[in-house]
Amino acid sequence: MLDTTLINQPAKPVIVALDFANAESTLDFVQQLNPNLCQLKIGKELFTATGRYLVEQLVLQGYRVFLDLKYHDIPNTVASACKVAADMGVWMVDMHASGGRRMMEAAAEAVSNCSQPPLLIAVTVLTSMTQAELAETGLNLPIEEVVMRLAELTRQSGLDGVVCSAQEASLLRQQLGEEFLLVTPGIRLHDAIEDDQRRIMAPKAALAAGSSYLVMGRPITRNENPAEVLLQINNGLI
Ligand SMILES: O=c1ccn([C@@H]2O[C@H](COP(=O)(O)O)[C@@H](O)[C@H]2O)c(=O)[nH]1
Repeated sequence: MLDTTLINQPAKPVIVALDFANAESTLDFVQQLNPNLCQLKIGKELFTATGRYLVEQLVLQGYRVFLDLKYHDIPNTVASACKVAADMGVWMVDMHASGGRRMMEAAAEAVSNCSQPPLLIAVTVLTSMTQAELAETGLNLPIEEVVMRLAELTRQSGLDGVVCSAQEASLLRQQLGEEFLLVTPGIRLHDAIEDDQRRIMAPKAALAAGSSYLVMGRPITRNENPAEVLLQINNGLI
């Protein structure tokens, strides 16, 4: 049964990345949370394992769900996929900005007539990437410049925001204004535990730099008390 009391509550700063292998362990974990604490993200691993079933379960529980499948394909394919995502009731969907203007415009057009269009955002440069790794792909420009160019292209294409590192948030906030969403993974409670992330920042600093939403997986899902960490972030303590 859809919990309609939660639908009009303002979104919280954290989007918890549910990087689990199956529905059972995900639902076990989610029992420790509630939709007033955070939003949820379903990415490639969990979606591949569970498909739309789990997305719809979590939407029915009253959660805003970010479907993080990072679409990157020809315009028609991405637009059609975004429409299906909208039908599932997701709150946010993403694609790679490097798919280009026509791809992003087609996606925006495809969801524009939906009764509840999801927020559409585009990944700039993955937060796991370093300057040297970006250069290996043939892009010999400073990361901030690539992120800025892709963010500007995303805005011009009619999307709601970008995925970037919090390290680029203050620059993008200055250039792109207050309304444009900056969704920032690579958030770490302690500098020493970066895992595979490379462009990281702490929650409080990221929000101060202009992040709209913090995407946090392991620092929450591997914590002994996930709800307590979320409360501390919501109260501006960490
Ligand atoms: O540039 C990006 C884009 C997406 N992600 C996703 O965010 C989470 C981060 O998880 P952590 O455990 O907090 O590192 C994960 O689901 C990624 O797929 C990203 O990290 N960087």
